[in-house]
Amino acid sequence: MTSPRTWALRDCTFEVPAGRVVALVGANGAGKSTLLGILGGVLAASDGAAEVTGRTAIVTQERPLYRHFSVADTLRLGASLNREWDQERALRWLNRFEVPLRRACGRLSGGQRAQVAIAVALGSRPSVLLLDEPLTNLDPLARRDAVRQLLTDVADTGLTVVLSTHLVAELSGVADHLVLLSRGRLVVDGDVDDLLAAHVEWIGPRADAPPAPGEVVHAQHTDVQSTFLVRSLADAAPPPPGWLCRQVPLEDFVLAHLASGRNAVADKEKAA
Ligand SMILES: Nc1ncnc2c1ncn2[C@@H]1O[C@H](COP(=O)(O)OP(=O)(O)OP(=O)(O)O)[C@@H](O)[C@H]1O
Repeated sequence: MTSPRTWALRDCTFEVPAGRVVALVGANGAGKSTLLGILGGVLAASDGAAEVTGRTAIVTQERPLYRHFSVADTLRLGASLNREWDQERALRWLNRFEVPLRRACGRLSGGQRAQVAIAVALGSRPSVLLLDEPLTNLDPLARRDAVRQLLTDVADTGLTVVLSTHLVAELSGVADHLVLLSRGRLVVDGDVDDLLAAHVEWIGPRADAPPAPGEVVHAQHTDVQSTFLVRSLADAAPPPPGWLCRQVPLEDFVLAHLASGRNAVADKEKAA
């Protein structure tokens, strides 16, 4: 929350089972960093509460590192500040991404600084790793490797990862739980497979409504074609002529919900 009049987060209640990779998605200013800060214990909620089982480690967008400390010194600092410390795990991460241990943090690239911050976070042996867009600065190959390595950690150690990201095209096969915020409100929360199974996308000739029942989450029209994302629990009937009914890809699902969340919250604010 930012002031009694401006809420950074509200109506935001959800639960995530341990050992999942949670994608936290939302437009700029949606409240992702605020939520991660509260979960990580670096921000106090002025109302409501967050409960996390086990220790958290948070990697923020700022990645505060001492400029004059070498990477190795930074790990030594991590070891002295944390009650539990896994030096081998931190070193493994840095070696994997060829981060020079003797170089001062102030002379590292943005991506390398992100890797140091992640290594320190992993060294502290968290149960829940909170990542506030730290992968954005990594090159595509390093990003893919980092994600794969994190998924291995999730499988091997039961680590839970909450990852805030704008890279929705890269979520498929990574996130198994989705939390979507719009202007500080929770608009989607659930298991990715369940969410996708409960929606279909209708594509067909320009129309005001889809050709089958269901709650329209988002509609998009050109002069000749309409696309509807529909929440539908019924088995889809065979599509009428000219219509295509398909399972929606995760990226399209997220983008449609972002757009509909923006419209719904704007309507709510107008009505208030
Ligand atoms: N220190 C602060 N003081 C006042 N308002 C703030 C502060 N930090 C964030 N906010 C406001 O709180 C809201 C949520 O911000 P937050 O940083 O959590 O969003 P975000 O989803 O992480 O955005 P982004 O994708 O741009 O990083 C925004 O309206 C923002 O302007």
